[in-house]
Amino acid sequence: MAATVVLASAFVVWVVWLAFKRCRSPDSALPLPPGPKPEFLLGNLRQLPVENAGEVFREMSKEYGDVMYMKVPGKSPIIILSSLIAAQDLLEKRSAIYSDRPRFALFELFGFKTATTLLPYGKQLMKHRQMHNAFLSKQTCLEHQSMQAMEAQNLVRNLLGSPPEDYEIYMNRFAISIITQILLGHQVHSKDDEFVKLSQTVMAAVVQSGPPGGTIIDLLPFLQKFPYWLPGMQPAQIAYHWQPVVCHMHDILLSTARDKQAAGTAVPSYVPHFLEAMQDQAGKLSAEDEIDIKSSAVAMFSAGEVTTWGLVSTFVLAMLLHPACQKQARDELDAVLGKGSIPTFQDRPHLPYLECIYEEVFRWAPTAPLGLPHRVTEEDIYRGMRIPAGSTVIANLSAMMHDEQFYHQPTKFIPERYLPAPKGHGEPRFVAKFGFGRRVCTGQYLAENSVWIAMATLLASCEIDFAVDNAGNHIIPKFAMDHGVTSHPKPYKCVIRPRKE
Ligand code: HEM
Repeated sequence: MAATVVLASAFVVWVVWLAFKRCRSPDSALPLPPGPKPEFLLGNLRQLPVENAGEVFREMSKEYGDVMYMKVPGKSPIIILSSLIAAQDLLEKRSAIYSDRPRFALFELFGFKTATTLLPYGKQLMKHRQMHNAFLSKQTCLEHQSMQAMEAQNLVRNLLGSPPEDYEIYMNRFAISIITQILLGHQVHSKDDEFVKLSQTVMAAVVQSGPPGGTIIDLLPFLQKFPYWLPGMQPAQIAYHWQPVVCHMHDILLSTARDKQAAGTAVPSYVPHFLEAMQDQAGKLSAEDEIDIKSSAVAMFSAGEVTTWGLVSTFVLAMLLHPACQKQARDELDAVLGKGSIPTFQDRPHLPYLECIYEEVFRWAPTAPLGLPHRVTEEDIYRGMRIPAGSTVIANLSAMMHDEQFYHQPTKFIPERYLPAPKGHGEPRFVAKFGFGRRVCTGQYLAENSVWIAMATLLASCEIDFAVDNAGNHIIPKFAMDHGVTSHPKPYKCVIRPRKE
């Protein structure tokens, strides 16, 4: 009898508690954000774009609005933000709950589980970000400027001394050499450099494995436990095959630093610094610290290289397709610096038109069109809509950068748009090129300086011109981007030659 009373009371308490909880969160009755109608069993699976997702989502947002909802059965909801204001409201003003990352099952299989970019929000992420900040803060980046300027001059020398088919190699090398100097004090001198080769191999494998976060393994992570030879498991096969190379990429950063330390040739740089700073009195490094040094360094390497390379290549394409802009920027450089001078970072505030080109290259063809997805850890309400806990939140930077409300003819390359009237349209610089809130890019100051000095040095020293076909006609490339982990111009032909006197 007593037991029945206890059970009945417990039941009543439970019912009351549930009712109380419902009363406390009446918002669960609120509508979800609008989105395309889900299909039976598949949800929105077939509406998720596999190519050029930024533009496809932008088109969809015209119908469903700047906060859009999609759902694939068995997966967390996806919220796509297409306006700067919505992204700032959520990812910045409410960053306490919007700073986690969703799982990237395939990248984990590759061996990137502890890379800064993919870490969940928490202590380990904070540690990585602090480590990055010690070498990449705005202030510390001033110390890297002379190295970046030297790399920009090397870039020009390499481009002028090589056939057009090698241009991309040297733009890539420019980006890698800057990162390896910060990580290890290692300057890239040849095409056969181990870091260049590693980076190219790993990138090719990642691209080959399918759309980032959108492969069958990401959609159905339990498939990781299935044999990889089964039909449809190709992404897992690729990741598994390249796992040792990714592992080597982590190890080589540490072993190179240790070798240099042993030989007394280590120069002040990221990996040697943390190897020393984190070891105990007996010279030992904890397993945890070792993982953090390796994986924060690999994150810098992989996040910093393709993005910077992509932007330099986009700049060259933009100058090729817009010779009048190229000329105007060069005239400005000549007027401010005098012809034949090499620009320095001190010249930057005096080159407003070049600044417009810099802004427009980022906006015109975003290198990270969807940024990196965030994850919201608690249920939230925004503009009367319910954002479920655990949703993946995608900031569609491409849609924001091409928002017709702020940018007229948004897909056109028009650097003047930022100049005040009457010369321009007084359009705003896009402030979220590097993402949002507590997950904002840790390499933004380094990247800004790399891209700017590459642009300024190239314009001051070279002319970027159309290649010609056998009949002597200009080959005019179409503007088109490849969309992989990041976006990169599709291969295009051009000729880079020294400036005419
Ligand atoms: C022009 C080049 C670059 C662009 C456009 C770019 C853009 C971005 C964007 C949009 C994000 C996502 C931010 C978010 O989640 O809201 C990001 C994250 C990140 N970037 Fe960059 N980035 C560039 C260069 C670099 C460089 C040079 C480094 C390092 C040397 C770097 C390291 C990182 C890291 C580690 C993250 C992840 C931060 C985290 O998850 O907390 N990036 N970047």
